[in-house]
Amino acid sequence: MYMSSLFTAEERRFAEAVALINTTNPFLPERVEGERAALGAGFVAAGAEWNKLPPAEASHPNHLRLTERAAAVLEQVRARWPRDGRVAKAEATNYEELAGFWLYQTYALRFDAVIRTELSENGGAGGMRVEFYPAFKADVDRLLTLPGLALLDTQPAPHLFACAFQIRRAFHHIFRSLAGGSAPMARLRAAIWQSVFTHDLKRYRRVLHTSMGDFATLITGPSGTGKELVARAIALSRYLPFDPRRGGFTDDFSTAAFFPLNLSALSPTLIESELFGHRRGAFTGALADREGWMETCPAAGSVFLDEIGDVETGIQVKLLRVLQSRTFQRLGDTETRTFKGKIIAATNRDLAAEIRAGRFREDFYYRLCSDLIQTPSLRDQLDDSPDELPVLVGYVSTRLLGAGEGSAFARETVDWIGKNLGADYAWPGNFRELEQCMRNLLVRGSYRPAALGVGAGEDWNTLLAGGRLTAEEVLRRYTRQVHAQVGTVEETARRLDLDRRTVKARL
Ligand SMILES: Nc1ncnc2c1ncn2[C@@H]1O[C@H](COP(=O)(O)OP(=O)(O)OP(=O)(O)O)[C@@H](O)[C@H]1O
Repeated sequence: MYMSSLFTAEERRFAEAVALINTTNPFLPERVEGERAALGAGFVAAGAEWNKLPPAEASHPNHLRLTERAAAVLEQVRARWPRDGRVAKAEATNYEELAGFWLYQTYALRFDAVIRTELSENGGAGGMRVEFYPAFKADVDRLLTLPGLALLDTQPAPHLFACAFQIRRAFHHIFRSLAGGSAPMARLRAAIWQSVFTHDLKRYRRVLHTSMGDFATLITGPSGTGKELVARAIALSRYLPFDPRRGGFTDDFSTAAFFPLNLSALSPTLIESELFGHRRGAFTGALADREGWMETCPAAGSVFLDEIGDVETGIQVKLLRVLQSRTFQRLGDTETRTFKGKIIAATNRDLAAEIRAGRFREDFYYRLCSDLIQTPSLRDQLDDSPDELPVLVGYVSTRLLGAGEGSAFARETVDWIGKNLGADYAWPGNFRELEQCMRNLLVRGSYRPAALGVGAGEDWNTLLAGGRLTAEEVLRRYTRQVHAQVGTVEETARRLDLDRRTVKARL
């Protein structure tokens, strides 16, 4: 018989609640409920909303309380630990979960400092020494070197360190680069988190951390809703192994890991050359051999294919090959090369319709969509939570003007929008339009919402009847009006019988 008195009933309840917290998506309300369950009467409600995080420099009082309690329980349980290691598996697992939680919380703020320094001073150049690894390793040895534990889920210290660092980076990139606290935005953050760690963090830590690059991610959503930000957040949150001998992470973790390419802006030859590289003489102007991004991108990096719905079928076939076998060739070359990174793609097109119309290959679509993320429109966010407007305006305002001046300008902006556009304004250009509106207000003191075809106080019909618009203005306004109605560049182009580039230019 195994001993079963390692934990008191109260300690076991606490450990089980912490185990749930460890695996709950931090961007879902369940996470805070887990904290409430673990702390009981000690839970601090203020500032514990699931869609808000404390500033980087501080931990929420609940986290501090949970960490303190975890330390105390770990201490007690270790004192009772049997020398022969005969411990019931469930109890050993509870102990490991508590230890994992304590380690993560204890080092979280130090990881945050590394992220800030690395991003601001080093531009993410990687290889930076992390001075506190020896302390982390000593804590891992102290907590997890117990008879009977090695048989369980216990993982080596460098891997635990790498996972904790990855979780902090994911927090940083997912939370801080995307503004907004509405339920649709919270769902988006939760979906990004899942895209990075899957829904099962334990399995991820055991095996999947090295193979997430094999899963392509497809981001869909209307124009201006932050699809590129989502792609960047996923790319910059990937697993980076820690090398204990060097005392640093093996790869870059900032800009160098993200290779974006807008497929609608380039000709097919240029796209191929940018992605796959070329051999000298492969086409006019190919003066020297060139490495493409598929080749440059390291294993921990991601190539972002923006506007994937616009790419012609010949390139779709080549990309399909990359997704299926990770192989490609430079233009004009026969040598087969290997892609090591991850593919992230985005589009605002309706790909199902594109497949029906024969413009998008079905086999390519199915390789792309193993992980699908949808970005919500600004209107959906405001419908869910009208109080979001001041929050988002405040975010943009601070970025434009800094904290002090920014808050005054934010108030003026919210007032102006209320009076001139109204609470129901559709925001057809989404977040990008909000940014544009605010820049206009800053420079000119007013904003003309082009998509409606009217400026504040002006009526499109009056302008037309009075013959006050140039032909180009009529076309531009009409294009924007149709775009506001149909939502995508492609559909607008179809309705107006124009090519996409002309529509884009008018928008
Ligand atoms: N949730 C958000 N938080 C902060 N900024 C945002 C958010 N959503 C969009 N933005 C900003 O709006 C602008 C457009 O974002 P982005 O280019 O990522 O959109 P997109 O969906 O990729 O658009 P498109 O389909 O036209 O390429 C950028 O300046 C971006 O920083």
